[in-house]
Amino acid sequence: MSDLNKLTLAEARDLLRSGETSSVALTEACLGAIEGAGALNAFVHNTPDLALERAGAADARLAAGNAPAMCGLPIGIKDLFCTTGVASQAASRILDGFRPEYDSTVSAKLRDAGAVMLGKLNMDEFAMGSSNETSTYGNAVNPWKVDGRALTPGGSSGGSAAAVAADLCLAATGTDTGGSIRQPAAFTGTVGIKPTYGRCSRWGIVAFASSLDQAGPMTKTVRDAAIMLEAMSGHDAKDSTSADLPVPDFEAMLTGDIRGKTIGIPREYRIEGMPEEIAALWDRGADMLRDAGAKVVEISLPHTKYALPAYYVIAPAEASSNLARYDGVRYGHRATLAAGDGITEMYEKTRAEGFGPEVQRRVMIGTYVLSAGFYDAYYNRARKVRTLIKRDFETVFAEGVDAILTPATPSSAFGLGEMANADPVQMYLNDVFTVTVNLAGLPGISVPAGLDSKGLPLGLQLIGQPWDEGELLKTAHVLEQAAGFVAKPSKWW
Ligand SMILES: NC(=O)C[C@H](N)C(=O)O
Repeated sequence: MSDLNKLTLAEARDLLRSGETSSVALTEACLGAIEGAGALNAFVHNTPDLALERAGAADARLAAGNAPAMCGLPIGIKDLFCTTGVASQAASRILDGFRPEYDSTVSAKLRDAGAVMLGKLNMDEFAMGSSNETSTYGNAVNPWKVDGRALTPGGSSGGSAAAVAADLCLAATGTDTGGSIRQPAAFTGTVGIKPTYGRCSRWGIVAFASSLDQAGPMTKTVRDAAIMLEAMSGHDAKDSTSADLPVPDFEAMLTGDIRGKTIGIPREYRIEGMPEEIAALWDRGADMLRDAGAKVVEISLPHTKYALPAYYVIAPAEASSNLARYDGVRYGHRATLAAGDGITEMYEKTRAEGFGPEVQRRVMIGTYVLSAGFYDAYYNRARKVRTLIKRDFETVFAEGVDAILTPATPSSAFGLGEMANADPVQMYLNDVFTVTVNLAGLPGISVPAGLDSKGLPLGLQLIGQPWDEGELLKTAHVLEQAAGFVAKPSKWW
């Protein structure tokens, strides 16, 4: 069978179970696709030998009839996840040469579920960015193109999104601190879910902002997101914020029946300057859910406008503290020193060379907002705003809203280079619809819902109640089926 790399996880799983294909064949198809896609710069560390070895082992398990949930399915792993013996650099020069001696809990869970890792995926440095342009490997490129213009796949999980959209792998892991799964999913016509904070263990994932970071799957369909999220989820004693809750069978919850659900449309998300096409898509999404039997109501989340500023205080504050460990001593890059240089020069030179400009900017902002004279004015105030944002959501959920529908992004994919040199706040504005979800710790999913007038994918976001990923996926599945998004980028790479 040709084009095995184009299958969804669910399709490939069924073919593996019925013996119509093998994991080795699937893996070879993906490795071939990766080899031909250098122009996308999505995979940055390839592990073909390891992949074929694991695929062979998966085939043996399938033949023996004891195959776990994702047995034999080839996937990509974001460079932020530690993977034993395989470069895990967070797309940063400072982690040059770092090969962990352990797997992150999520990558270990996926391996235990039988998934086959093809290699590591490009991203923004330390997950800081919305375009992939802060990566030390150079940016990944969106497989979608208009008028010959190279577009961003979004960020920070842009390599994951590009790889899934271009069928280089069946699915990939991402992480989302302020939108890093959902925005690239929206820009590439793929599905991305950020689970409730605490659903997936953060252990072994390079930390950016620990109170916001969450891992999640990036897939071709909502069904695949359900399959992969289940494999990634679960309590982990090594992460004190990981929730000790049962993980439901998410796929079994995709019943297609959302009759009687209440969907909220938050007034405050109708921001000034929202492109007409995005507003129209949002309205169409609401109609689709209404037609499926849901009740659609307007709601208010009054503190929404403070979310971006609060995020861009809290995330850099936590980053400045997390990134203090990269000091040139323990692992990774160390600058070459001049005669007479002492420990201070070693730190300064190493960090100046090892971190890119966006990471340095955030470390400086973070250090500033945490400093004695400014702590109350910035960091403490942002934390209070965060509580108010969380309460906004709690209030509407208590009033009977089951899920909230919003656009995923304020635009479709933009051109590479278009925003990189502009005022950094322009780039931060990409996160306007996504950061509230991280600040409140809620699950959110982006579903491909249509094309804009340029022919580029647009996503709609559904936000759910905490620990309610099953119901959220059910609603997202209905939206996906109603939107009927089947477009694929035409191959130019
Ligand atoms: N990490 C993320 O979720 C991306 C967000 N745009 C940021 O730069 O912080």
